[in-house]
Amino acid sequence: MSHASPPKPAIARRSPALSGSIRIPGDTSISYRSLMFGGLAAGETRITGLSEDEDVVITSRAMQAMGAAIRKDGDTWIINGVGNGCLIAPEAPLDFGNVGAGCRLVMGLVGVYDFDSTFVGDASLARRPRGRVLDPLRDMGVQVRSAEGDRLPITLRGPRTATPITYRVPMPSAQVKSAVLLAGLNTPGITTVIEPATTRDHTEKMLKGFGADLAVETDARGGRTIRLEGRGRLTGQAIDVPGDPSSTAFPLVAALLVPDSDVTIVNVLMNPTRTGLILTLQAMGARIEVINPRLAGGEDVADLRVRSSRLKGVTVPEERAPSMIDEYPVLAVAAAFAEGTTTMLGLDELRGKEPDRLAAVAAGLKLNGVDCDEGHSSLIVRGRPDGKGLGNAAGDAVATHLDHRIAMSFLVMGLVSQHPVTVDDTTMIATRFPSFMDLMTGLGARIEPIEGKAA
Ligand SMILES: O=C(O)C1=C[C@@H](OP(=O)(O)O)[C@@H](O)[C@H](O)C1
Ligand SMILES: C=C(OP(=O)(O)O)C(=O)O
Repeated sequence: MSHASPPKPAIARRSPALSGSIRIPGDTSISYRSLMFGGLAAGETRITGLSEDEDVVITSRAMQAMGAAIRKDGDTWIINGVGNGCLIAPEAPLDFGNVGAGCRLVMGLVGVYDFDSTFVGDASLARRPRGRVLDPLRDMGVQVRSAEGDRLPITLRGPRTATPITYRVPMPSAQVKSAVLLAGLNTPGITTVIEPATTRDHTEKMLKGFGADLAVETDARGGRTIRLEGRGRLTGQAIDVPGDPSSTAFPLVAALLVPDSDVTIVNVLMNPTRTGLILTLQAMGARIEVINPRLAGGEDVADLRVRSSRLKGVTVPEERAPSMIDEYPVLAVAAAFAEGTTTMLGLDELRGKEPDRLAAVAAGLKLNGVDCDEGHSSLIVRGRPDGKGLGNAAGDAVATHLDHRIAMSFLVMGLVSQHPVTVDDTTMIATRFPSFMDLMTGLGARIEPIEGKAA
């Protein structure tokens, strides 16, 4: 796989107790939606707590290329949006780097406009087919020109007037749901999206906050129907972005696993569509105390006190997958140190990530001595609470495939395994979760770059 910059391997070693209080950067899903909706809405949007990783830099560049004015004043991002329906044609291709979700959402947002928009990305992004988003856009009248098999680079051109559709999302995917709804914003009439299971609901909640005419109905089996009236007025908002629960997962699991640890993580988003990992870890016996639960800007938020715990294996049901989809790699690491067997079901969606995350996790576990079985859509991990024999004494590196969550999960593993754990690259941690290394080492984690070694 080609790299924009040379890979930077790193090693994690058994660490002393982790302690301290940390604040995690803003939730990335809410961050890039804040920029998109702020860039689209008429008037001023002010955002605090925005994550400043690649997701956000890339999304803000894309929105600027389509007419939004975005600047930063101290800690506040100030956006003057174009008004719904008034994006302008980007002059150059929109480069989404390593950010799959931002790419899919912006395809929905601008794809229905009556001009060309071109999307490019890094090697990891270019490998995955975009059909799941392009199919409903085609139904709305969008013309698609792409590399073979719906791969990047892709150019979209909307019709003069897009057709509203009723779309039943074939898989639980917040990205696909959101892309169709965003396309519906510039489509006359009602766009309806039916999702089989509830996925993260930030698009619906936030669009309502910006003034969209949007209604949600939940059925008895947890599926939902969302109706959006297109071409309505969106008005700028004030948004305070809470801490990212998916980023929280790494110090949280590290604190559970490293003996005698006591770590507090403040201001974490606790939206119920995002808390599957915490539920699962609590069922495994994790001591996670939810302190000062509160409502902030329409979202549930809390502080978490995490103390090292003896974990027991559990079965994680398929229905929980959408609320913890990005957390399976680090859950698999927790399971490697739990007593007994952990069975994770319904993991089909992990195969559609950049890269196939189920295969990447299973390969990393095996390389580090973990007894596990990779099924087509399941992962079974038999844990070793004492960490004996786990890790890789020879220094063989986990293949991260440009995936920041694979890299961070295995670095967490190395903090407790008998032998160190090496990962072949951390460059994408530096762009996707830039404060990870400092936060972790500040708590006492022994993670170091390996200078001068090509993985
Ligand atoms: O909507 C979003 O912001 C996201 C949705 C999820 O993807 P899927 O919709 O493919 O499950 C998640 O994995 C991704 O990191 C962010
Ligand atoms: C899958 C993820 O993001 P993306 O799709 O944006 O690469 C993620 O953040 O775990």
